Amino acid sequence: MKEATGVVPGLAVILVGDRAESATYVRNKKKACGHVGINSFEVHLPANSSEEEVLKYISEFNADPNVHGILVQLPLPSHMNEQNVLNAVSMEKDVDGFHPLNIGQLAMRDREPLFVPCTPKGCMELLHRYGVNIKGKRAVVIGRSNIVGMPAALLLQREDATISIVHSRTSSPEEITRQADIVIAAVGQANMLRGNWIKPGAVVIDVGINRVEDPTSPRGYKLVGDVCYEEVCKVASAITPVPGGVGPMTIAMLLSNTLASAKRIHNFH
Ligand SMILES: NC(=O)C1=CN([C@@H]2O[C@H](COP(=O)(O)OP(=O)(O)OC[C@H]3O[C@@H](n4cnc5c(N)ncnc54)[C@H](OP(=O)(O)O)[C@@H]3O)[C@@H](O)[C@H]2O)C=CC1
Ligand SMILES: Nc1nc(=O)c2c([nH]1)NC[C@@H]1CN(c3ccc(C(=O)N[C@@H](CCC(=O)O)C(=O)O)cc3)C=[N+]21
Repeated sequence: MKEATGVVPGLAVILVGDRAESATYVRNKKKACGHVGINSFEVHLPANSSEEEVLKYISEFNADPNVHGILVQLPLPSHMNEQNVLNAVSMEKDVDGFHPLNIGQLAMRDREPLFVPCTPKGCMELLHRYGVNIKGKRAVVIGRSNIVGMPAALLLQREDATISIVHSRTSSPEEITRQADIVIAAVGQANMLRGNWIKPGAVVIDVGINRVEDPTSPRGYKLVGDVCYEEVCKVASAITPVPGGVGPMTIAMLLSNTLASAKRIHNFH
């Protein structure tokens, strides 16, 4: 983009606290920006910072013409009000798609949000790229969080799937899941979906990232999904691995949203 227009897209990431996973994700995002020529701006605040401090950085980035995307890494420390913080990000720079106005547009018919949340968008991109039919199919999303499950279900519905959402209070989750042509698992429970939860030939997207002990690994743990890969790969027609599946797609969608934002702000098409 720079060669053609002189504009370099910019992504600002705000990280509060020292959660090891969050630091890894932020590092990966920064590295990916470097690969594709997106400027990254990072603010790392201590866990005991005040909400006002976070809001101050957000308003600086909202006003900064070199910044086209703002991401506040979640979860925030418990003394902060996540809703206040996410509301403060300008919806024009909300590359995470977490602003209530963007989510609201996603839920409404015949409306287009400026940004779609990266992880669910990455799941849809995988379905599209692998030629999976969505229209008229039964899709089950397991998990209903604001950042993954709920927007994933909305996206599937926008593409004419018939959706069911399974959550922690659902009775007979395996029976409901077995009816699905497309399954998106975003729960946070290692290996929860067993082979007998899946209809033969179904397409399975595993969003979960769970650490389980692994004495053979130098780190002492390994990453596994919410889906028992060994069992389900024998039943499903397609399945995403963990790691190396939805995670890298999330980062790719973040870069794509940031580029789209820079183009929109500068009126390039
Ligand atoms: N690959 C990627 O890019 C990303 C991966 N993740 C991973 O995805 C997973 C989910 O993340 P996130 O959505 O943020 O998690 P949350 O903890 O916010 O949400 C989990 C959801 O799963 C539901 N749930 C929990 N236990 C069960 C159960 N036993 N049966 C059925 N439903 C259950 C909860 O139900 P209820 O609403 O009733 O509490 C909730 O809706 C995690 O492993 C996370 O690390 C997350 C973001 C990005
Ligand atoms: N504001 C905000 N936006 C997010 O998008 C957001 C967030 N907060 N908080 C946490 C979750 C989680 N998330 C991941 C991104 C990449 C990988 C990823 O690259 N995973 C690699 C493995 C990385 C590793 O080794 O740990 C893989 O699956 O192959 C994982 C998870 C984004 N999230």
